[in-house]
Amino acid sequence: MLICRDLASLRAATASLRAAGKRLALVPTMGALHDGHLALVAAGRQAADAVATSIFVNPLQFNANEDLSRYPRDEEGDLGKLQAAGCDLVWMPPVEAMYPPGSATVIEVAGPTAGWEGDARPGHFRGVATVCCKLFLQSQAEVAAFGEKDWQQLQVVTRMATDLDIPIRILPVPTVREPDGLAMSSRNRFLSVEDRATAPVLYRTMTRAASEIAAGRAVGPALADSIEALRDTGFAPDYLALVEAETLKPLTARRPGGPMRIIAAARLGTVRLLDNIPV
Ligand SMILES: Nc1ncnc2c1ncn2[C@@H]1O[C@H](COP(=O)(O)OP(=O)(O)OP(=O)(O)O)[C@@H](O)[C@H]1O
Ligand SMILES: CC(C)(CO)[C@@H](O)C(=O)[O-]
Ligand code: BAL
Repeated sequence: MLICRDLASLRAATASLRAAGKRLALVPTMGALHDGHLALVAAGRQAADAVATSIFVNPLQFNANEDLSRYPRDEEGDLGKLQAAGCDLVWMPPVEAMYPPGSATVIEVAGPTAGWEGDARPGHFRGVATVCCKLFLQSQAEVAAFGEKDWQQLQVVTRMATDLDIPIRILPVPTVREPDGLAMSSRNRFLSVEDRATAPVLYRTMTRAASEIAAGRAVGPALADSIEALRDTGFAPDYLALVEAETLKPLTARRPGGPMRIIAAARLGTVRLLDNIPV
């Protein structure tokens, strides 16, 4: 497994893959890898001939009040897991290589950035879109795998690649869950023992709301009851909503045609949990 820490060596490595006729899949991550990330690597291996994983904790997507400095890092553990998963190349640039002094260009996506995480984390999607655009251009991968766990991010990145005519296919990968239903996330490690026991209630509550709505219950009361149930269990919900799957526009009634999603964000102690499921 090749490890590249500067752009020149990444370009040399991807050029030799292309020269050998190999198609490259990219898996963008911020490290502290778990089985959710490894599912993206497996999906990348299925979709292409070689897989590159990027590990970069992107300062541009954290705002001033957020957890950049305490974001979990585990370089040694990550490299061991990637090697075992059959990853071919790891791109782990230092911040100065990604954003050299004088960097002044950002990518601003409208549409699916509106609301939800866009409201909760001002500037977040500008940082995500900018770094993903750079990663796509740096790697010149043909496929990039993204987890459905970050549903709004997946829609934003797909929109950006389409709008900028970047020749890359965005490959959505289903959310990997713990046996009790909790979506895997690097931040789960910060849950207290008690909060970890409560955490799966988020998925259970969303699942119940989804089946009620699918069975014809009015959307408003189903969502309101779910938010109340989360509060009663000790969550501080930011939102729990029914949306159009691709645009993230809120729905107050079932959509006659086209996919719908329940999306939610809720704090438990200091940890903000995100999840979403289809309806
Ligand atoms: N449980 C999961 N199942 C599938 N994909 C996942 C899962 N968790 C993360 N991913 C995907 O892995 C990629 C990298 O995500 P990231 O490094 O932010 O991990 P994370 O566990 O989501 O961390 P965080 O705690 O910051 O949310 C993203 O495309 C994300 O959607
Ligand atoms: C896509 C990503 C790697 C961009 O920094 C990040 O937002 C993440 O880990 O989901
Ligand atoms: N998983 C999305 C990246 C972030 O929380 O900043």
